[in-house]
Amino acid sequence: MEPCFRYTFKDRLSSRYDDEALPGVDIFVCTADPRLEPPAMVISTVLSLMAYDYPPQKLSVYLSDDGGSSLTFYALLEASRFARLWLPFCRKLKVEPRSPEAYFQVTPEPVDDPAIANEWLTIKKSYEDMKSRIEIITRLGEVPTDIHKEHKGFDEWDLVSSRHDHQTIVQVLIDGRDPNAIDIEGKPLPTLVYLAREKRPQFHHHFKAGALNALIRVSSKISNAPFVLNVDCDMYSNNSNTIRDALCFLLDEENGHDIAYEGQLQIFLSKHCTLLNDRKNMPLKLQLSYCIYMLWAPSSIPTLYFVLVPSFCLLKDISLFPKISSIWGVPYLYVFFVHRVHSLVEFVWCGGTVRGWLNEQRMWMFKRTTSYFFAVLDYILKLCQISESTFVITRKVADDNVNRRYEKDIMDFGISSPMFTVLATLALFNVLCIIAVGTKKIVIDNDDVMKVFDIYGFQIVVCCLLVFINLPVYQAMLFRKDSGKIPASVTLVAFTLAFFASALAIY
Ligand SMILES: O=c1ccn([C@@H]2O[C@H](COP(=O)(O)OP(=O)(O)O[C@H]3O[C@H](CO)[C@@H](O)[C@H](O)[C@H]3O)[C@@H](O)[C@H]2O)c(=O)[nH]1
Ligand SMILES: [Mn+2]
Repeated sequence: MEPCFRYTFKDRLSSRYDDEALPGVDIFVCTADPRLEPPAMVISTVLSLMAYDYPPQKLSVYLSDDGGSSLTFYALLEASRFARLWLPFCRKLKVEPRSPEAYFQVTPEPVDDPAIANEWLTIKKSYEDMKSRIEIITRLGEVPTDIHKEHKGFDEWDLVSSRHDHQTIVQVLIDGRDPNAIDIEGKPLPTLVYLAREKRPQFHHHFKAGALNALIRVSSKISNAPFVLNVDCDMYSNNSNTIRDALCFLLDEENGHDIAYEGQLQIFLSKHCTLLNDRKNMPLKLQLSYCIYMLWAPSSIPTLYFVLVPSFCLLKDISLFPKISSIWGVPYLYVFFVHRVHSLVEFVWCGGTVRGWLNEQRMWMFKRTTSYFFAVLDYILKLCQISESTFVITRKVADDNVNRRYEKDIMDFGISSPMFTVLATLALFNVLCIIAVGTKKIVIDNDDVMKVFDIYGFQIVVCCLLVFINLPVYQAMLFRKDSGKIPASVTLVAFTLAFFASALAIY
């Protein structure tokens, strides 16, 4: 692979387009549940987007709330007020990143200039006060009446029967066209809109895709910008220049029209497969590049094969690969070795570490044997109309211990999940296999070590590699005491399953 590096010239963008000539940008933020996605976190994301280095009169931020929660609306109302302080502060101190939560977590108090230090502390305090007000009210679970009176928007919730059954709620909290919508320095503020789209139990809401459709419709009536940026509520902007960077590509007169969007795609196992459909609209090369996403989930099957079958056959005395001493072993060795070395070199070349690469290999395997495998099962169940796919929103709050472990590259398990049961069972099965084979062949049958290795060498290597890859899993099952370890109940089930599987193979 030949990586291709592109650089932007933002100064040229500014000299070609003055503030008035720059195109509008509508930013869509999606949130869906005030318990799993705390409103205080959501508005830090919103504030980081409002603070993009881009003319505010050209910027509109829309928050879609699928939780239809007055708590989230309240938090956004607080954010609309705090933005009046935060935006000038970001400009003045060239703040990065512009999510107040992230910024105050990583930046120490400036000490050089007492006036700046003072301002810094005032803003920090005002942020923390706002955050704690939001957290208190979120914990309370409802907006107190005195706050209710502060904005007519809260009246909308008098008509809401549940989050699955309510009218559309659109509230423009900051109207960019309003001359009074200014920050404390008198500069205009970006438009800020709250949206809880209409939901009725008899109509499917189509999760985030449904939310995006509603956002497109609502924004087209308010700002109707030619460019749209979508972020999840936990994905704050970590670079205030991103919009200008992206526009350097999208406004490029030669290639700009060929770029539709940038970012991450999800097309798992979809019936909208680019190879089967859309064949006419897409060049073959592009279809093939998208295909990799569709192969993610099915790739779990061959991976599971490699994780299970060589070890099983080893227990059953079935040799799968050529003998080590045979010339036919060379292609196997070559493919495996060159492929991995290539990946390692590329990883290190792009600035990674060997340890980082190893972890990446681990995650590569863990994802394939668990989440991708479950995706395949889910798809099959859906095909057979046994179950409907659902979407479980991921929890965005992590406690300090989890964060600390993350910083140290320690894997976190902690909960009982069927994924961890699969992971632990496979890991234990491989280690039991090594022990059983060693005991049986060397100790009981008293076979010649060299001969055993010659016949089963490749299988033994695969098995040992799997044990090596699984080291963090054994550690999490047996040696860890922290809250990120694999729960004892999971270990017990996994051990029973692995034990029966290997016993089955032996007898
Ligand atoms: O009914 C819903 C469900 C989810 N969301 C939002 O969708 C986003 C993604 O949900 P999350 O639970 O965080 O899923 P992830 O697996 O972390 O998200 C990845 O996968 C999603 C779907 O495959 C993509 O949409 C995301 O961009 C991508 O980060 C979040 O902002 C949610 O608030 C909604 O707006 N409405
Ligand atoms: Mn997410």
